[in-house]
This record gives sequence, C-alpha cells and structure tokens, in this order.
Amino acid sequence: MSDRPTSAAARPAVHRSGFACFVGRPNAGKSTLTNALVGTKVAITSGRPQTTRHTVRGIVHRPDAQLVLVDTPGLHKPRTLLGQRLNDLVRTTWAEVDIIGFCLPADQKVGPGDRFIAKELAEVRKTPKVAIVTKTDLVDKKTLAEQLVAVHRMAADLGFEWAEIIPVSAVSGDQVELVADLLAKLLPEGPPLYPDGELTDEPEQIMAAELIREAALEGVRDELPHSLAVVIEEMIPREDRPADKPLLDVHAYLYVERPSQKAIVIGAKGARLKDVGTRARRQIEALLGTPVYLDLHVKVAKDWQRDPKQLRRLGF
Ligand SMILES: Nc1nc2c(ncn2[C@@H]2O[C@H](COP(=O)(O)OP(=O)(O)OP(=O)(O)O)[C@@H](O)[C@H]2O)c(=O)[nH]1
Repeated sequence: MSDRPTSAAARPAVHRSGFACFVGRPNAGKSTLTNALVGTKVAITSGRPQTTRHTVRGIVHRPDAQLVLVDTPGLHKPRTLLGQRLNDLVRTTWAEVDIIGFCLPADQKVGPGDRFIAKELAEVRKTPKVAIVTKTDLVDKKTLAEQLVAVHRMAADLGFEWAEIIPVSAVSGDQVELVADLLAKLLPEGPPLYPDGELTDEPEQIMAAELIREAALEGVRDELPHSLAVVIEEMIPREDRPADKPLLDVHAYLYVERPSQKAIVIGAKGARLKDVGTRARRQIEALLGTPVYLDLHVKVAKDWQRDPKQLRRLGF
C-alpha cells in the first residue's frame, strides 16, 4: 500500500517554479528575509551596508512551488570600478528573474535612495514587482500604515503598480509565510528546478569565504568593509582520517588594500585574527556539518577595487 501514488486531491493542481530577487538600498533587510524564507543561514547579514557581494540563492521548497531566491548586492551610486560591477550585476539579475521584491524598511521614510531604485524598476516592464515593507517589528501600526501608503504612492508617481505590497518582519517571523505564499503565486507554472532539500546552489567555497568576511568585519568601522575580500585557496578533506572523524582543511586569504588595514585585521599579537578564525570556523562547521581546520592569511593587494586584473583574480 505504501507505494501507492499520492491521490490527486492531495497534490496541488499546478506546480510553480522560478526566480525572485530582492532589491533595496543597503541594510533594507534583504539577506535576513532570504534566510527567514529559506529557514537556514545562506546569505550573509550584517549591520553594515553592502556586505552581500555575491549572488546567493536560497531555495524555498513547497508542495505547490519552488521559489529560488537570488540575493543581489545593494544598488548604490558607483564610486569605484567594483561599485560599477555590482550595479551591473543587479541590473542583469533583474532582467533574468520572474519576480522582483523591493525591500523597504518600515522604520525609515521613503527617501531618495529608494526612489533611485524605484525609477530603475519602473523601466523593467514585464517582471512583476512586489513591495516588501521590512522590519515591521520596529514600528507601530500607524507608522506602518503611513509607510504602506508612501510605498504605493511612490510607484504611482513613477507610473507603475506593485503586484503586491506586503509588510513583514523577518526577525519576529511575522508574515514571512505570507511573503512565501504571495511570491509563489506569482511564479510561472513549471516543475521543480532543484532537487528536494537543496537550499542553495552557491558553491560552498563562496559561502565559506563570505562567512570569513563576515567574521572579519565584525566590530570594525569605516572603510575596511569595502577594502576586504576573502578568497578560499583550498578546501579539501584531510587525508588519513578515520571515517567517523573527518576534518576539512580550509585555507583562505584575506585581501586588504593597505598595510594599515592588515594591522587592523590581525590585531595586537594576532589576537583579532585568531578570534576571527575561531568564529568563522564555527560558522563553516555549522554550514557544512563537518569539523574544520581553518587557516587564515592576510595579504595586501594594493587598491584592488580599482584594478581590473586584481578584481578578476578576487572573483569579481
Ligand atoms: N528589527 C529588525 N531588524 C532587521 C529585520 N530584518 C533585518 N534587520 C536588521 O537590519 C540589518 C540589515 O539587514 P540585512 O539583511 O543584512 O540587509 P541587506 O538589505 O541584506 O543589506 P546589504 O547586504 O547591505 O544590501 C541587520 O542588522 C538586520 O539584523 C527585521 O525584520 N527586524
């Protein structure tokens, strides 16, 4: 009896699948929402803007739909070659997805930064655009209502309409399911694109590099976030380990632009780097589910953000 196919009634009538990306100014809560929807830590979150450098996909598996989330970097006014490349990446992503979710924090008034993005969005005619008002746990009902009206009006002023406007708090979990429901409904009909249970197709190395970058940026200010790049040189299982005691060797380089930044990352007598290593190792172990030996080296790559050759080498 157990191998009898599921009855037609138990199966959803149509299956939908496709891609959605979240856009919004830096710190709008895109990565946090991605994580909440997927239910595991796949994108990197931090209190500092523009830390999401890579297009990280999280996959939401549902009986009726498979939603692949593409987390783009924050769109911003380009100051460097890296800034330009990131913005190009954002626009390329918009042209390829089935839904664009515009994240606007509930606790900040709609501003020029949002209008800058909305104006670009207005040009993307075919793709349904959903406004997602994030961080609703930070405001009262009245402020939220005003924000929803402002968000509606911003689009109307630019000559387009949102397919949906959804308030959500990724931190409290309020309405996260509804976001998934509404996004799923907007997807085209189609079979699952990824095997069941897969959460991301981002190479493990890039995710490990992002976790190291996140750990290295914790507690530092100012220009360092933009000057730090992490490259995994090698990630291989240690040989001669018993099957029940595996160990993964991870060797990574942290690239900074100036010797002074190298000193900051390393800290007095290497204490800071050691601490970064410990925290990043725990995160990588949690991510990959295996004990890790993490080896970090800091290198100066002078002005890498402005040098096309170096950018390529660092994976941009
Ligand atoms: N209270 C509250 N804080 C949130 C919520 N969502 C995100 N945050 C916080 O807002 C900050 C930015 O969140 P991220 O998810 O990193 O924002 P992002 O839009 O991905 O940022 P970039 O990668 O810089 O573009 C972090 O400190 C989050 O903890 C929320 O629902 N409620």
